[in-house]
Amino acid sequence: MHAGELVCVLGPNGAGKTTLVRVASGLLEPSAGSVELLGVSLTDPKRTRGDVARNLAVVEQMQEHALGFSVRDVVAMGRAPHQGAWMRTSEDDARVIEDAIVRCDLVALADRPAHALSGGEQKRVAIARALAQEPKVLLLDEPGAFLDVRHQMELYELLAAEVKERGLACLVVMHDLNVAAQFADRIVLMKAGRVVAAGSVEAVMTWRTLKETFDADLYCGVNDLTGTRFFLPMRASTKPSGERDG
Ligand SMILES: Nc1ncnc2c1ncn2[C@@H]1O[C@H](COP(=O)(O)OP(=O)(O)OP(=O)(O)O)[C@@H](O)[C@H]1O
Repeated sequence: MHAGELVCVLGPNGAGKTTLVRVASGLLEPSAGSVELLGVSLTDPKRTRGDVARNLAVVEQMQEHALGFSVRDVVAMGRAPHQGAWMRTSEDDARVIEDAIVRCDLVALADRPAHALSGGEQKRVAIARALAQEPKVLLLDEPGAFLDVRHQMELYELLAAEVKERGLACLVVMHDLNVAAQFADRIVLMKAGRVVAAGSVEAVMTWRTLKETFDADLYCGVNDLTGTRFFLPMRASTKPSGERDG
């Protein structure tokens, strides 16, 4: 992944997308190969947990916030890697925390207990905590799951802005082909633990490659308003007569 790049990883259930995120974030050891963060291996003895946490944030698929913490408390936890042993919140920390709360549309919820929020709201809290971490690399596993359509689009607008304005390197595992086609700088398609194809939306999100990846027939069109590709699933009885790209 490169700075200033939004990479969307797509593939059928069980393809290995979550495994990829867990390996890339150091939660799982790779059976082969290695993971480098800013040019240094994650397993390099010189690396400390704090050093990794200052540069890499992960939003996992399932979010359950511990009892007894408000939304603001949880978002503030994202600052921990930047704080000294006394964990004192500096003015800069407070500004970053409030900024993440605003950017994730959590102002009205900031004093509520985080564990008692809806699934989508808890997801936004986890994303705000990851942003408060001010990482250089952000990995998100299905961040749009549980989000309503407005919050889903706002989330991807926010990620795209972080990528462009702050040079974040962002990898998102997702299932929504249409959202991926609108936001991704690079698409990675996975199947059975392997990368089937990787490249631009135009190069990778074709009828043939998507059929090979998902074993599903999709109508592939181009949105007149935006010029971006869109995809409609078709019933098995609707036999495609051939390539339908664009
Ligand atoms: N802890 C584990 N131990 C053994 N096998 C696992 C473990 N976690 C996942 N797997 C297997 O590895 C494969 C890839 O799983 P993974 O969760 O990475 O898929 P995914 O692409 O994220 O799927 P989904 O879209 O359903 O979330 C699956 O066959 C899964 O059953």
